[in-house]
Parts: sequence; structure tokens; C-alpha cells
Amino acid sequence: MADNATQARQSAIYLLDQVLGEGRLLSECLSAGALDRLPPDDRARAQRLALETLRGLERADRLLKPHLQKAPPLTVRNALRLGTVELSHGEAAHGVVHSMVEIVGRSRRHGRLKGLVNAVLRKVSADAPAAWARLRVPRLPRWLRDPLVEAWGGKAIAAIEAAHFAGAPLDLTLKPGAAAPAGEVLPTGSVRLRDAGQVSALPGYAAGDWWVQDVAAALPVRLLNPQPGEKVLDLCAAPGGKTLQLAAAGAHVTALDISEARMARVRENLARTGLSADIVVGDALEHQGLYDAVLLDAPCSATGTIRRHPDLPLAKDGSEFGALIEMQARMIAHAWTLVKPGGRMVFCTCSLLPDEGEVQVDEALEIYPDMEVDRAALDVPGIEPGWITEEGGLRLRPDFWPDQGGMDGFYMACLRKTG
Ligand SMILES: C[S@@+](CC[C@H](N)C(=O)[O-])C[C@H]1O[C@@H](n2cnc3c(N)ncnc32)[C@H](O)[C@@H]1O
Repeated sequence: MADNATQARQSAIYLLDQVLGEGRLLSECLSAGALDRLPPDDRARAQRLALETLRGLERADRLLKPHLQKAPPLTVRNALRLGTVELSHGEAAHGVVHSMVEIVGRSRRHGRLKGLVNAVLRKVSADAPAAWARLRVPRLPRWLRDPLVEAWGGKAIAAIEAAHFAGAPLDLTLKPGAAAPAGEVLPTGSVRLRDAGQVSALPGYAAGDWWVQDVAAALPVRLLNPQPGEKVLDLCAAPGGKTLQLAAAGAHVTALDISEARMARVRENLARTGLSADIVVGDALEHQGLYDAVLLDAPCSATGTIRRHPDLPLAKDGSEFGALIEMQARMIAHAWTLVKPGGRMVFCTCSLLPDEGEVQVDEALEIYPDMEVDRAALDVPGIEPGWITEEGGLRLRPDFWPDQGGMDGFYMACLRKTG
């Protein structure tokens, strides 16, 4: 029976195989129960190891290259990558090498390669942390890097890649009047914790005083500025961070999402925080009604969340961008019919691609004569003038606030119905 550390490493290698071999996202693997057999500590460890390896994949491959004449099978390569990352982070060579040799040695198909794993990792361990530190910050794959360089310039993309490599702190949104665990209060009001550990063990979690939400993701509702008693529709609501903000402001909220499984998370979050919303499982494109305000957090490439999800650029290839962009335009068209005259809609996406943000709003303004951008909605504490875009939206990027630990990439704009 392998020890706990080896079991966590084996599970991390399984996750890497799924992302790099099958193109699956870590979130999909986890919700399909990939780590359910492990005790909670090992589950957290396996997940952390997989995330660290994906973040540092380019560096690991560069350190391994001189020691490999040809690429070994993917799962062995992933064991070597994980071992290299752990050695580079200062983990003791004995434990890492022993574990990886044991894992590969147990494999019926690849057991004969355990000698290779032993030899290569011993060579890597000779100067791993120093050699690792000399390598460049890992880059995004070309299919994503190229359009982003075109949009924001090479310097900005290098800074965004540095933010991706650094990972993300934990941000909390507070229920009005509630206390938060000790942390840094950011200019827009979110509370930031570094090295937070297990979220459910933090003070105030069980009481529902706060919820986890990146500082950037907390801003669309600030722009919408829901008022007590207003009828507000949250069109793509799950897992519900923005639903909670709307409900906490006293609005009468309808939260809709197409995914029953993801909606279960909204229900859990509402129950924990003691907030309420009407829940609808359905297609945003078919929903009917008339609302004072609509929040459209449309499905998108999620390229703004790579700090937290380094698997995304490695599992995907951009082939779904076109369909997403088309879907967003259809959602804007339908959501606009649900806004009362004089009402407002915030459109937002956690994307770094202008086609999923600025361009959508530019095009919508041309199509709908009764739509205008509400620039006054951007008058929110902490919003910096440099983030405001030409058409009157807000562009947020992971390289903003570098000294405070960055933020997710996001786009948002508040659209007012004039007629
Ligand atoms: C960006 S996430 C929403 C995040 C959420 N607003 C929050 O703050 O926690 C996009 C959501 O859109 C949902 N979705 C995708 N297509 C949809 C559709 N046609 N109708 C309704 N929801 C849809 C997905 O299930 C997903 O939960």
C-alpha cells in the first residue's frame, strides 16, 4: 500500500493525464469524482500538485529536455514533470524520486521505465531550484497568445503571464454589515487573504458572513447597483457569487441557469448565507418576463481566470471561441427584451478577448437604437480611470494591481434602455 504522499502524487498524475491527454478541464475531472476516494488532505494535496505542475509545465519540460532522448509515454512524462516541479520547489529529492519510481514501477504498461524515471529525476535534482529560477516565465500557447498580443501588446501579455504564473490569492465578498477573517481590504471593498488554507475552516464561513469571489468578479453587480425591492434577473447564475450580491442588496432576485448540477451550488450558497432568490433551471434564451435590471454573465472562454485555472490553455485549443461569441450575441439580444424601458443590463464575461467584451458591446450599440452605455455606473469606489474603455465599459486584466496580487481578467458594461 502506497503512503499518502505517493497516493496524492499518483492522483495528481492522473489529473495531468486527463488535462494534457484527453483535453479535460480539472473542474470536470473533480466533479466527476476523480479524487473522491482520497481523504480530504490528500485530495487538496493532489489538486495543488496538479495545479503547480500545470503552471510550471513549460519550465519542467525545459529542465527535462536535456535528459530525455525521446519523449516517454504521456503518463511517465507527467510523473517526470510533477517530480521536476516538486524538486524545483525544494521538496526533498529522496521522497520525490522514491514516490515517482514506485508509481511508474507499479504500472503494468510502463513499469520497465522506472529506471529511466530514477535516473532522470536524480539528474534534475542536482540543481533543480536554481536551474528552475533561471528559466523564463511560462508563456501561453500560441493560439491564445497571438490574439492577446494583438489586443493588449507584448508587454502587457508578459505581465499577464507573470500573473498567471504567480497564481491567485483568495478574495471574499462580505454580506453587508458582516465581519471578515483578517485580511487586506481592497479599494473596491473585497477582502483578500493570502495563504488562506481550507476555506470552510475560516471564521464566518459556517455563519454565511461572506463568500469566495474574485475582486474582479465582484464588480459587475457594483455597476448594476441593485436597489432594495427591485426586480432583478441573474441570467447565467451558477455557482451564484453574483446572485448572493444581488440578494444581499435586498433585490427581488430571479436566478436562472441551464445546469441543474451547477444550480445545486447556488441553492447551497443561498442556504449557507441565509439569502433568498427564486431559482429557475432553464435556457436563458427562452426565459420570459420584464425586469428593472438584468445581469448577463454570459458563458465565455474564461480566459480571464487562468491564474486559478492553468489547465484551461493546456486542455483547450480555442476551437470553441466562435460558437461562444455567437452565443453571447444571441444572449444579449434576448436579454435586452427582458429589460423594462428605463431599466438597465450589465453584460460581463470573464474573458481577456475583446471579441467577448468590447466588440460585443460596440456591435450591440449599433443594432439596438434604444441601448446606450451608462458611464455613470462606473462611479464606484476603487475603479481606476485607466480601466475604463472607449465605449464606456470596464476592462480588467490579471496584471492590474500587481503589488496587491492581481485580479481576474473581466469585461463589463452597464447598458441603459432609453425607450
Ligand atoms: C460565467 S458562468 C456564470 C457565473 C455566475 N454568474 C457567478 O457569478 O457565479 C456562466 C454560466 O452560464 C450557464 N449557461 C450556459 N449556457 C446557458 C444558457 N443557454 N442558459 C442559461 N445558462 C447558461 C452555465 O451553466 C454557467 O453556469
